[in-house]
Amino acid sequence: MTIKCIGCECEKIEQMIRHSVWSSGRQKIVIGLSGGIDSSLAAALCSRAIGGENVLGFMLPSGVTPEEDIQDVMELSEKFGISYEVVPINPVIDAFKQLPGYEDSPYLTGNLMARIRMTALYYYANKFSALVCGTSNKTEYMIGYSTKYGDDSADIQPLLHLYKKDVYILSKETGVPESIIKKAPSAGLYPGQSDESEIGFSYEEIDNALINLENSGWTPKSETEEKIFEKVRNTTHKRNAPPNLLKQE
Ligand SMILES: Nc1ncnc2c1ncn2[C@@H]1O[C@H](COP(=O)(O)OP(=O)(O)OC[C@H]2O[C@@H]([n+]3cccc(C(=O)O)c3)[C@H](O)[C@@H]2O)[C@@H](O)[C@H]1O
Ligand SMILES: Nc1ncnc2c1ncn2[C@@H]1O[C@H](COP(=O)(O)OP(=O)(O)OP(=O)(O)O)[C@@H](O)[C@H]1O
Ligand SMILES: [Mg+2]
Repeated sequence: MTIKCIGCECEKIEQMIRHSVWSSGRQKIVIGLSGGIDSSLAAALCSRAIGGENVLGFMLPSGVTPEEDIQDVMELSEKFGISYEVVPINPVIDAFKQLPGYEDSPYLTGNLMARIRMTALYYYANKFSALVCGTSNKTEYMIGYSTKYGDDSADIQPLLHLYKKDVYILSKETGVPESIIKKAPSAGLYPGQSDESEIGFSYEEIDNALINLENSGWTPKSETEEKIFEKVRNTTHKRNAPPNLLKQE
């Protein structure tokens, strides 16, 4: 999708958020705030849609969360009138370390952290009669760069149709603080993690490859497109319901 009118795009997303909350019979939204651009834009749009006082932001730091990210969450929340809380998840991670056979690798503990955060957000949604807002964008959704049943799980996904480049455009439009916009995207699951180094391509390369692939009916025309297409194929299971026989009953 190409954004033709930035203001209209924001309004369209805000309407979807308002409608989802209204039709759920709930009044509030719970969102995980990492200090990164995706959650900041999603929170800003939620605040514009239903009022900051109805948006409950949770910064859920682990031992590897940089202090600047907490500062950025505070700045964002104050700017958009979002109520926020900082709830460390270390005690929960430590409890999991008691599991027999626990192996503390960045990959295993990283995915565990993402699922602990999801569980905490659903706990707060139950408690405050709210919906959980997801922050996934089309770029990470298509290449499966997320933890299954972790950060990919939510009740509403206002950014799912936006490529990462569009996330930047709307973030500038809505007034997401500059320190957040300038930061290198990171899943923050282990020290020094960077999305672009882990994936092996810049977001610009991934967006371009995905757009070309969609336009060409998923026929790769370069080595980059070949590799991105492989990521899309290998993560199909993340975008579909689990294999089942329901339709054959
Ligand atoms: N064909 C198949 N059909 C059905 N299910 C299949 C499957 N293949 C794997 N699975 C299941 O999926 C699991 C693997 O998926 P998953 O657990 O997600 O793990 P995986 O995709 O291997 O790792 C997640 C990646 O996303 C990154 N991440 C995570 C969270 C946030 C962000 C961020 O940008 O902020 C990035 C993280 O750094 C890591 O590189 C397997 O253990 C298995 O349970
Ligand atoms: N420390 C954290 N506290 C609360 N939620 C978190 C935390 N870390 C990650 N999350 C949740 O997981 C989501 C996925 O992380 P991801 O890194 O893809 O997005 P982001 O941090 O918002 O943006 P960026 O791409 O700039 O890093 C976040 O948007 C947020 O909702
Ligand atoms: Mg991040």
